[in-house]
Amino acid sequence: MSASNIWISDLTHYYNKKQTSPTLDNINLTIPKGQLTALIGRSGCGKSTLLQMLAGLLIPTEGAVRINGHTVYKPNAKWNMMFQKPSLYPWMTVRENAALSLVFSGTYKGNEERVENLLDMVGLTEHKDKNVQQLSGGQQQRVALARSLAAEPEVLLLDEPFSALDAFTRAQLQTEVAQICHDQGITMVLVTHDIEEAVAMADKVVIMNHNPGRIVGSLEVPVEYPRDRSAPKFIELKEQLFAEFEKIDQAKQAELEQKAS
Ligand SMILES: Nc1ncnc2c1ncn2[C@@H]1O[C@H](COP(=O)(O)OP(=O)(O)OP(=O)(O)O)[C@@H](O)[C@H]1O
Repeated sequence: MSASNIWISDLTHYYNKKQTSPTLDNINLTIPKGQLTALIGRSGCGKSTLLQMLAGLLIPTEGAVRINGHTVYKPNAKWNMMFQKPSLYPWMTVRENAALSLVFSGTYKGNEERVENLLDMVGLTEHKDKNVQQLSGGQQQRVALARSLAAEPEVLLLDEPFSALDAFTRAQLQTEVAQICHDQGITMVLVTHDIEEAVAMADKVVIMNHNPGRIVGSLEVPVEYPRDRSAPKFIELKEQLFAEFEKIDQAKQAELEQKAS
């Protein structure tokens, strides 16, 4: 499977003409093939807006997103999105849900084994014939992951996909998804509020600021998978990211106070 490079160049976005400052302001970012980049920032800084632009669901007012050199202007089956809620078909079984993209593209016949293998890979071997409503939230998110992987995506866009799960399931899925997607060479972008999640999963964490939404910092996470969260390096990186985040936040607060006075 060939992964994709993503280029975001001079991207600015206004949701409407009355806005005094843009939702996203002059975003420039390159996301390398087969790597996971996390976008982290306070609520409202434009993370989901940017992700929707990578998915081709929203077109920027200025600038562009390019994937493998092609400008993104509409959704593509090779660029898959995973949301907080897995949006499965409740009347179907686990297998049927996982096979959906292949059924829709008319390629399920002959690829049944791929779906079986993916369900094994995400730990759903015993649940394949169950109705998805019989599964827990974490298991449903695993079905959504298998469904995404069945389409052999080049890019996987993750919008806070684990935030509705309990802490234990969340940590387990963070580790597994990062590992599985790396093994398959998929380029990933993760939107999160969670510093630990970013350090657990990402090769690079990009920090965004709000009003206007800008990239204001970044941190490389040069740690092998699976990552040991109790390792000194992991804790150090988490603290470093937290400190960077706090510094940026305080500067923003001071700027807002100065504007108000
Ligand atoms: N469809 C829309 N029309 C107008 N404004 C919007 C729309 N969607 C989002 N916004 C605004 O754009 C800004 C950025 O929203 P966005 O959802 O991208 O932020 P976010 O960083 O993902 O936030 P959160 O972490 O809370 O999900 C917010 O001020 C939001 O109110």
